[in-house]
Amino acid sequence: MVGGNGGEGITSFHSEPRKEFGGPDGGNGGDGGRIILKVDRQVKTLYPVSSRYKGFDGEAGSSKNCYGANGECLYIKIPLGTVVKEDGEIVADLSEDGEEYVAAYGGIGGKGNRFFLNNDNRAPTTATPGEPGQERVLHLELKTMAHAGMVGFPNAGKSSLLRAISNAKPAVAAYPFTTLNPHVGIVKYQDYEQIAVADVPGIIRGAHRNRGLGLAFLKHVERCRFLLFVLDLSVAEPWTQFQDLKYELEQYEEGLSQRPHAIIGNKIDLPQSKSNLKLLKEHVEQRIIPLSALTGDNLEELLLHLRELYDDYLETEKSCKHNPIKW
Ligand SMILES: Nc1nc2c(ncn2[C@@H]2O[C@H](COP(=O)(O)OP(=O)(O)OP(=O)(O)O)[C@@H](O)[C@H]2O)c(=O)[nH]1
Ligand SMILES: [Mg+2]
Repeated sequence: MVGGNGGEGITSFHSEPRKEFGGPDGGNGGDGGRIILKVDRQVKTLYPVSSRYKGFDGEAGSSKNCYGANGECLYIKIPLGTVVKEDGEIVADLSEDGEEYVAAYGGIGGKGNRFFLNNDNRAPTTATPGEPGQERVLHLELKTMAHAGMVGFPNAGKSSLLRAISNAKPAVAAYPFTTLNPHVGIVKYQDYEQIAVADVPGIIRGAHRNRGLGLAFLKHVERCRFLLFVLDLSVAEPWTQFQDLKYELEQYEEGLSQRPHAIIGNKIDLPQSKSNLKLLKEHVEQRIIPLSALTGDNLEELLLHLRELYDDYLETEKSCKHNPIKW
């Protein structure tokens, strides 16, 4: 990243036949524009970010003490959760929408003749050139929370499921909001591939308006590449859970509920669950994976599907790398 150069102050040196334009009254050059990294929630990857940027230069000053215009700021949109490193050190961790970080300052504009005007020198012939913009090499990384994020109402069995499929040991209890902070567990496959799954606090209606653990929870979901909707099949009309969860995600961020996902019907071991599953299938057209985090029933189907989601994600990443969007 190179900030814009400062504009030139103007010189009073004017050889014939050039028209005098500076004289003792030349204005300062404008400062070079800054390059600013700005978090935009709509931006999901770092691929659109180019490898080199040059800020806008400031304009030269002109006669009649007219200052040159400052170079405009160059904004680079980056995704939420971008970490900026310089020489291996973290210099910024951008986790708020709209947050800004100055990646390079522009050079200071040169001083025009007017600047050097004083009682002893009524017709200064001095002016200084603009300074070059700041030059920095920054490394941008997207801090992903986990590959998969579990989304479900409190008590749906998210933590139990994470315990069942990974090495993580989050607390499990028969009351809502047992989980207050996200836990990330690693699911290991025989070919040594590892998938990170996050168990995030339970969502409730109105979460997008910050009810319950609301926004803090939704922020975690946003940092996951794909989602696992965990529904409690032992509760009547489980499809309303799915609708409500999707609604909350969508209210928080348009398109969030459309991320690649799997739908899990948990607690299939309980008496009402089988009939509820049948009804759920009538209301939701997508594939549903019924299982029991408690007894371990049908966990294999989930593990296979999780792997498919992960492999698809890797494919998409690869194709994005080959076709980066140029700004
Ligand atoms: N019968 C049965 N009970 C389950 C199953 N999965 C979880 N439970 C029980 O449901 C209750 C809630 O489980 P948790 O894993 O703590 O639920 P959670 O979704 O993490 O809840 P929060 O952290 O509050 O959002 C516990 O009493 C679990 O033992 C299951 O498959 N079958
Ligand atoms: Mg929990």
